[in-house]
Order: sequence, then C-alpha cells, then structure tokens
Amino acid sequence: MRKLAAGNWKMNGTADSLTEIAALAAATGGATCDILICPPATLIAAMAAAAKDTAVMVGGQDCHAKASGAHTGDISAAMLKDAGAGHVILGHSERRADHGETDADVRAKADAAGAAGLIRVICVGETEAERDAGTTLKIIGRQLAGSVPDGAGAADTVIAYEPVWAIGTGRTPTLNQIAEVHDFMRQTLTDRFGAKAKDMRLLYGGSVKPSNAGEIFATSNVDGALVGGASLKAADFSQIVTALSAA
Ligand SMILES: O=C[C@H](O)COP(=O)(O)O
Repeated sequence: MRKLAAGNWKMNGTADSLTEIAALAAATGGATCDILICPPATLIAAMAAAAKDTAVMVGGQDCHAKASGAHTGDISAAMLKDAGAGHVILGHSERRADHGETDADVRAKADAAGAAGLIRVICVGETEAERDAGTTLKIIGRQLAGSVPDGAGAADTVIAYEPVWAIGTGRTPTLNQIAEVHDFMRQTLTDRFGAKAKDMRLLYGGSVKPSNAGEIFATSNVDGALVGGASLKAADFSQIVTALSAA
C-alpha cells in the first residue's frame, strides 16, 4: 500500500501561500508516499495549477451531498473535481462541531464524492469527555458504521482517526492508544468490507509534527497522517513526508 501524507490547511492561506507548493515539491522529490494538500476552496484551482507536473495532489475540505441546486455558499463534489481536486476531506470534527454534521450527513457527502470520482478522506474521532468515559472504541465504531458508505474500498476511501482533544492542542495520544484505535478500525472495516479493507489507508491526525511523525508512523496500522498546522509550511510538512517515506 502507498502511504499518504495529507495536509489540511483549514481556513488558512491566500494566493501568496501558493509558493509553499513549489517548495514542498522541491523538498520531497524522492518521496515514496502520496502527498496531498487540501487548501481552502478559494485556492483549489490555483493550487492545482501550481502543483501540475509535481507529485503534490490537491483536495477539498468538504462538499455538499447534492450534485447541484439552490444551496448558497456550498460546493458540490463535481465542482471540486472541476477545479482540480482529486480528494475531499469529509466529516472533520470541526465540520461536525461547527456545522452540526451527523454521520448520516457525512455518508451522504461521501456517496456524492464517490459519484464524482473523488477519493474521500473520512474523519472520525472521540472527544476528550468520550475518552475519559471509556467510550472511545464505541464512538469510533459508530462513526465508521454511520459515515463510511457501502461499497467503500481502498481505491476510493481513506479513513482519518483524529481524536478531537489532540487537534491543534500539541497533545497526542500515547502510541499504544493510537495503535488500539487503528487496530480496531482495521478489524471493524475488515469485518464489513472483507479483504478490500486490508489496503484502505488509515491516517492518524492531531498535533502531528516533524518531531513526533517518525514514532507515529511506526505504530501499528498507521498508514499516514492528516496534518493541520504543520502542513502550512513546506519546511515542516516536507519533514513529515520524509518521515513517512522512511517508515
Ligand atoms: O485535519 C487536521 C487535523 O485536524 C489536525 O490538526 P493539527 O495537526 O493542527 O492538530
């Protein structure tokens, strides 16, 4: 399986940020993993142009479940594809919290993304209260069951485990905690999808940085990362890409 280093720029970046793409491509020329950057929608087309002829792929951060229509401010999966995206992040905890997205919403968006030919990066993760209550695996199981569409496979679906309490906080789970969730996800997906789940990439996300990437990538069933803050600068993200290539 080819591993994946994915960067989520969230609501950061303007046209002048696109210089990071050339710098990232130059610094990761020997990478043996896939490299993806998901900028704000305003930058997708320009980033796709900047990334042309490099190994850097471009993705969206969300899409609407409908193909078109009266949905002011929303963007369809086909529009992302048209702008140059090949992937889309769905069900990020910030969307679940800020926009009330449910597992059913995420699944509908994932179906739309699949129909448009986008690879879905579907996010799951527990809150701190849920971890403290000992319900982490129950929550992850529920989110996987509700958010991942039937028929999903390794070629069209990536899962990102992002403990909500580790996002942007500098806190990370222990390696054992990451392994426990990733092993659980692999088993859960295998129970549902069979052999197809063996090569489905399982990313870890939440305060990944150059200093901890190597040990996280050496953890059981971790096939890459979904990186927020440390993906904004090529100098940082390229080190994470290099660590994943070496894993
Ligand atoms: O999508 C990325 C994650 O939310 C992780 O963000 P972070 O690396 O800034 O903690």
